[in-house]
Amino acid sequence: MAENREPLLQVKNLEVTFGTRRHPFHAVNGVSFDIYEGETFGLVGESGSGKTTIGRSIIRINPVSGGEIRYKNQKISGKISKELDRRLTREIQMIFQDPMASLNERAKVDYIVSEGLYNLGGHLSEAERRDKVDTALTDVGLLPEFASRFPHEFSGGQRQRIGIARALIMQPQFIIADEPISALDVSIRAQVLNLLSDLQKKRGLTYLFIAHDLSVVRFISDRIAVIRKGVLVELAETETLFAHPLHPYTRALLSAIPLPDPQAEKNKKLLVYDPGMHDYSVKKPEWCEMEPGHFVLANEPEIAEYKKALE
Ligand SMILES: Nc1ncnc2c1ncn2[C@@H]1O[C@H](COP(=O)(O)OP(=O)(O)OP(=O)(O)O)[C@@H](O)[C@H]1O
Repeated sequence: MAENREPLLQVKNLEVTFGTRRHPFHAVNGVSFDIYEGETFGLVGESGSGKTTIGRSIIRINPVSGGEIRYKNQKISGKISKELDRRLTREIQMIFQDPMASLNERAKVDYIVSEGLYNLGGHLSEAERRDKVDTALTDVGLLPEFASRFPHEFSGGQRQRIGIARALIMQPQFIIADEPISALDVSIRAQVLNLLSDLQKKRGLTYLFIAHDLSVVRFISDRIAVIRKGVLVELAETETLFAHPLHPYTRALLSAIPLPDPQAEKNKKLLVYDPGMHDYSVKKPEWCEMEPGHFVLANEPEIAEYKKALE
């Protein structure tokens, strides 16, 4: 069970604030979760809820305003050494939503896929580099000869495969897939999901899978966190979340019922259910030892109601 393992990635009380000091905008507000090696952790919420911001904070594009992010038990938010930075550049990769926008139109696939290797420095002969590109393209189901073509010569699904090859060539351990299929034709979405799933099995990858649609993450995730307006409102194993969605927002995402008022999230506590012990506890919302279990943000009357639902 995951409880006995060290988390690969820990997000603790993460806060990301944009805007000015006088007019701050809290895009991420005290979010905590752990991701274990080999799992797929789904992060779900409607547009603007802060999902991409969390992903970008993990790859250190967005500055973190509060809390911390740890990878392999080492702090990676804030100032880090050059050596750690190089290691993270290799080990943590991101796959982006829009394969039309995320590939450089003027570069050949060969360059696009191996660009990260140039950035890492170190010596690699031309033959070695070509060999790595061929392997990465083959691994995502593309032909090695595609290396000499330009992105516009490919379909959306093929372009997303190029994006995946670009991440894979770095031999990452942790991949953030930010809405990797939402810009694709419905007919090819399953193929790309299956590819990600197969790659995970073959390479022992760990995924943070971001989506606005619960049905997409259901297929691929072991656990799912639901985020609303920068606040994590529920976290549970996938089957549990679908069988017993507790938070009104989770239920709203699962059906077409009206969304609850986000102001109502204030002053709530975290009800934590441990399925192993079949036991409950109530913690402060910023509590961050997010081991597997079922978490839901709740006020006192809801706590009683949710406890009943869990029984
Ligand atoms: N660099 C930035 N400067 C100012 N505001 C930002 C910045 N990046 C994101 N935001 C704001 O933070 C909020 C969260 O954005 P984010 O992109 O993380 O949401 P999301 O859940 O990923 O939504 P989407 O699926 O639409 O990308 C949004 O209101 C967005 O406008």
